[in-house]
Amino acid sequence: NRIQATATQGKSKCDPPPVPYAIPGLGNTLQFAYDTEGFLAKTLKRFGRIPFRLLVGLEHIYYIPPGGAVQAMFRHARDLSMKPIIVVAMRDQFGMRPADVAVFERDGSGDGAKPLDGWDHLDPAQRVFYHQHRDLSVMLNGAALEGMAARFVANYTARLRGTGLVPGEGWAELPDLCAFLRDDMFHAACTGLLGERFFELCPGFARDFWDFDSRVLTYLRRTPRWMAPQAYAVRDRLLDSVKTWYKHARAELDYRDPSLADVEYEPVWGARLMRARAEMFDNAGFSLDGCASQDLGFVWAANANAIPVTMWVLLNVLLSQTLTERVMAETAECFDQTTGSFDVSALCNKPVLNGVYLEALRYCVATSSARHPVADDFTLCGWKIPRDALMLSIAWFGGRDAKVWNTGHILPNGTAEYPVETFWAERFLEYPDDPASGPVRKTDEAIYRSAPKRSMGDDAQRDRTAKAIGHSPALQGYFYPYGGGSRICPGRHLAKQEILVAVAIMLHEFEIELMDPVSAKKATPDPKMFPTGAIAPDRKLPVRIRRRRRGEVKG
Ligand code: HEM
Repeated sequence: NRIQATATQGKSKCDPPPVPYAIPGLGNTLQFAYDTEGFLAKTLKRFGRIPFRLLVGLEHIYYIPPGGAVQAMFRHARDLSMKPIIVVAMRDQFGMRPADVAVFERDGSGDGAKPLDGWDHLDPAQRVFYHQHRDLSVMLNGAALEGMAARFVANYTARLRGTGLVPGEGWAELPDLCAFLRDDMFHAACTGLLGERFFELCPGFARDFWDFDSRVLTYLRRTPRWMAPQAYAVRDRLLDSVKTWYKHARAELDYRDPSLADVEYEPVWGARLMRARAEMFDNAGFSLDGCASQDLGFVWAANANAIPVTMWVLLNVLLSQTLTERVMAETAECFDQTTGSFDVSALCNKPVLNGVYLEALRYCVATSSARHPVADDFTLCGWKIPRDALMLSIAWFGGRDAKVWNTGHILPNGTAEYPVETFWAERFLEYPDDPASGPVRKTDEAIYRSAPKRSMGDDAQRDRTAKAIGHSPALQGYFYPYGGGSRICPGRHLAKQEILVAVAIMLHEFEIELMDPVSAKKATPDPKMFPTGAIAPDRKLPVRIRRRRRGEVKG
């Protein structure tokens, strides 16, 4: 009742209510840091749709719940900044040194083309947020995006065809499907971004990268170096590797060379985006160490989410024989026998594969969107949020709001067929002949009580009538794995293409059998990794695998 009363007052500009805690000095710190998922789920249930305030360390965090509040946060881009959170990520996660952090600190001009009020005086070269934002939006879209996706297809196919882990003929046993997928995808994606010399220069990078990724919470909790020497040693090695690549690229090729202006990719710097970033970092005054922290951050953003999402798509396709056949059938239509490769844009329109991809995002993504008000009198849906305070929202909870999502038919015992905590490959698919289909829960409960209304016909025929619905007004504020507003993930189109292509290539190159399907079915996102982004399965997935003969799958 007290919360309800506060909510009403909220309409007249009230402070978001605090979340009670037992020990005054500690506030909500321990629960937030060590039981983030359980604690936030419980607190969201208690506070409903209103923002609430946590005391973590000595700072307040304003948690923004799914629904209208998140939508409002994404809409208010001009009044909200990501600067403080970027500084924290650069310093704590990517080991940026104080002199380079200062380059970020001195830029308060915002990320729009026009500097924020009072910031016209800043040297345009030092507008690092604006330049980064612009370069990422331009160079992860359009022709540059097409080139990156095509390179990924070529690189990933070549890696799988050349892998020594699966012999020419016959079955091989692999201890973990995720590791197999992860290593080649990472190699293919990084080569497409950083150029084909990268792994020659930095042979240990992939191994160190996933070790680093598994320790992200150690860095973000600001664990002292003496308590986690290995975690920091791994990070140091990664930063050294990126510096080695930088030094080599600088020595080999001048990024200002006018003949490179329209070249989307060359082997030394890799994608044009990497040259643009190097130039921008130099102009702004970052040191070589600073460049390395920035680009380690970029490589992490580009892989640490996309690859776990791919694991969930592939696992769930493999868990069902029918689904494997349906995905094989629709992807075969996108396979060009003459080039031996996939048509990426055709793949991106295939409903079943898209539906599984969207469900994987909903199911495993726990990315954070963080913003800070840049004005003194900022309000969000009537709630006062102080200047510079941290507003935080984690995509996971909107994706698991049982009031919003379709959970399938109601079983005779009264429970939902596919609760939000489970992976339902067809959740996002809308079939014209099935009113109970589609991702959004409909108000008329009777729809879910009656037997499925499906016309007869084979799966492939029926799938052609389906649509994968990733955007709908009812999902706004509940489905935001890529964040939202003007700071929405700039790599989302590339991510989708890589994920769909990787699954299609795996299925067409290999026959894969899960060796312990019972255990594989029980896999869940590893709770220890919450909320570090897309979360990989909590267990190893041993498989038997063998190459398909060329021409076995017809296009
Ligand atoms: C499934 C895969 C991915 C997910 C779930 C994801 C999610 C996100 C989210 C939630 C944000 C923050 C947005 C916000 O605050 O509202 C973000 C930012 C970012 N993402 Fe992604 N991302 C993915 C893949 C990628 C890829 C493939 C790239 C690059 C090739 C990329 C590059 C970035 C960058 C550079 C930022 C920071 C942008 C900025 O500073 O404004 N992401 N991503």
